[in-house]
Amino acid sequence: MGSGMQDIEIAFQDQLQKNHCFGCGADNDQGLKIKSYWADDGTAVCRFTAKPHHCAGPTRYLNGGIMATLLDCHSICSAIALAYRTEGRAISEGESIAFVTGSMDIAYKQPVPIDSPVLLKAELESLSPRKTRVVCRLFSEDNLCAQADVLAVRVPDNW
Ligand SMILES: CCCCCCCC(=O)SCCNC(=O)CCNC(=O)[C@H](O)C(C)(C)COP(=O)(O)OP(=O)(O)OC[C@H]1O[C@@H](n2cnc3c(N)ncnc32)[C@H](O)[C@@H]1OP(=O)(O)O
Repeated sequence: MGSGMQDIEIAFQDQLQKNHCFGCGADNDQGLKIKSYWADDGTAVCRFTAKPHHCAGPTRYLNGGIMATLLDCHSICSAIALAYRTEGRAISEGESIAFVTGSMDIAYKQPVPIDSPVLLKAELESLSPRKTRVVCRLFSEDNLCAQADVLAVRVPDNW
């Protein structure tokens, strides 16, 4: 982020219209409501603090499905943000851009303590106008705990 008032950041999700997604929808009151932002190095980042009921079998660890949702939603929202940026538009300015998850491969490398915030870091590569590859890493206390390889596919905005 550069300097200046115009750079005050608004999360990608708070710029998207009518999104009821469980993981990333600002319009889903029972959802996780993740918030994603550009980082200085061109990656997109998201910080999330779990609630106790997001646990795995042992209550001290984060549930793997919740981790998958975090990785998925942060990746797809970041792919959408990249597409707007590539087209030189602010998010939701003009014709809306939608992407969905075509595929996602996850490696769960270490259990995630539920009581520490997690950091998600997404690296994006536009493969074609319709396809974006996202490598998204989930860290807890600087430890790489999971990694996802996501194919985001552009769909019509009425998907
Ligand atoms: C607003 C924020 C929303 C956030 C959402 C959060 C993430 C989500 O939960 S989305 C919900 C989960 N995802 C879904 O339900 C998707 C269901 N699948 C679909 O709708 C379709 O299969 C869809 C859209 C992925 C692709 O359909 P279609 O448009 O017919 O694809 P098609 O033209 O065959 O493929 C487009 C390209 O993607 C590739 N592709 C599509 N699916 C895959 C896949 N699973 N694996 C690899 N490549 C794929 C194709 O090979 C093709 O590549 P190329 O252009 O190089 O030939």
